Amino acid sequence: MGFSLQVSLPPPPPSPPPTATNTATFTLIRPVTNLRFKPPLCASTQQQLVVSEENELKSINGAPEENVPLPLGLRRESIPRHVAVIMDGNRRWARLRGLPVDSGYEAGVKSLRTIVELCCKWGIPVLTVFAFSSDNWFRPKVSYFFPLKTSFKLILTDDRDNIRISVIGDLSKLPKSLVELIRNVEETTKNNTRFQLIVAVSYSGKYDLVQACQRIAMKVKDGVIEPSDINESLIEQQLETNCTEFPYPDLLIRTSGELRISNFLLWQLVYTELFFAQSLWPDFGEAEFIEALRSFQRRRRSYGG
Ligand SMILES: CC(C)=CCC/C(C)=C/CC/C(C)=C/COP(=O)(O)OP(=O)(O)O
Repeated sequence: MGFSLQVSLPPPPPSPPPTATNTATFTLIRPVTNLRFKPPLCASTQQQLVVSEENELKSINGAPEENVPLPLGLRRESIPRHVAVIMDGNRRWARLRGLPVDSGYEAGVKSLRTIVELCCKWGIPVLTVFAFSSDNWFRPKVSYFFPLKTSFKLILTDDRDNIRISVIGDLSKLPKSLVELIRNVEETTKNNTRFQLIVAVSYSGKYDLVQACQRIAMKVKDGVIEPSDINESLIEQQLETNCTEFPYPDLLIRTSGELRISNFLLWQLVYTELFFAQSLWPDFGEAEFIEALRSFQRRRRSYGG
């Protein structure tokens, strides 16, 4: 399948040669990173860890660009590992300018590219974006599929960027050509480790829980498990966010002043910090992202405790 590669990120820095310290750090931190239910690191929990978040991130991705200083006021040790975004306000942005709706989506994709580049630069390993809610199927399809397909083509990265793209959602409802494009993107980027972009398409939190229940019911029906085996861990494993090592976002950003979750990652947002920005998504850039991260780093997270 032919498509143009539009994003050009700076190449990742070469991995430093292993040192005694690095080796020791790796050995120490693996148990922490392998625990899927370990709460994400934050200001309130980092003191409990044996090693710093900075070292942990290095071992996971080899990614944070150590030579790139973080913006003033941001601390590397509590940079979120997973940020989720509801990119709201694209159509309003276009209407305000008297432009066609597609211009709003095009501008929205540019914002997404900016945020992807910043995540790579600042060492945020996972970003999940809500690109199309399954609740939006009633919207006119003609005005939606064009931007969705174009968006994928625009966001495709040069393989040297080492970015993995995963798609979650009910693809059975999408046109065949879009599904082929998505599968191709996932396949060609699946071994990339620097950063993971998860795109939620035809997705909703309720859909994800229903499909997880169906999978579990099949296991019971096939005699693989007993109903009493069903627990939180098993459910988490069946959710579509199982495609990432960090299924629970640390921070959710929603733009355009709307104060709702709108059926996004319902299970996964259980202890996520929420940030609501006034900007419409196409206006959400570096300054706004820094503000969201600063707000996140000021929070004291309790995880229900
Ligand atoms: C890689 C990929 C597929 C990227 C998608 C990029 C992108 C900007 C998607 C828009 C997602 C969306 C439905 C936003 C809601 O705003 P809205 O459009 O409903 O606008 P409104 O809130 O002003 O009505």
